[in-house]
Amino acid sequence: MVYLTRLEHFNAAHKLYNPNWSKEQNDAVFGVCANENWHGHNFDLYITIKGTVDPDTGFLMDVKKLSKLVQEKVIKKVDHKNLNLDVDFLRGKMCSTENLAMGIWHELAPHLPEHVKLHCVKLYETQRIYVEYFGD
Ligand SMILES: Nc1nc2c(c(=O)[nH]1)N=C([C@H](O)[C@H](O)COP(=O)(O)OP(=O)(O)OP(=O)(O)O)CN2
Repeated sequence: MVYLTRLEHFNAAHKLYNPNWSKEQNDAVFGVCANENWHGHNFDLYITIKGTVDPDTGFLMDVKKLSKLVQEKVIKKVDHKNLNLDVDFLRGKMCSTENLAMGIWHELAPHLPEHVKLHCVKLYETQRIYVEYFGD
């Protein structure tokens, strides 16, 4: 088994806001990330796939093709977008890094070639905050 990782990048705006709560409760739980405080992040997205190497190419998968797939299925949907308002796979969910990483997994996994499995979605929201998701 070999693991291959591709780093992609996007930036997006969001706020942490639960519409079922009062302004005060949102403030208390989410602090500066809540209510009218829209803000942006430069996200780094590490996509790791796993499988066996094709002896003819030496590749698990051509990483340029992996990058194109991630661009098409994920980056196009989130880059320069408002995560709370614009992204279909986050609709009705809180725009946390956890939910974003899980959403990205479900957007991408069904589109990988059959011989390749998604191993990890690692998403940095800031240099100091990241989430790793390994599937259900
Ligand atoms: N479990 C989670 N906790 C928090 C999340 C999250 O997605 N999951 N997100 C946030 C905010 O989005 C917040 O904007 C994080 O950014 P920031 O405060 O800039 O983060 P840093 O800790 O890296 O920056 P400092 O300058 O060190 O505070 C909050 N919590």
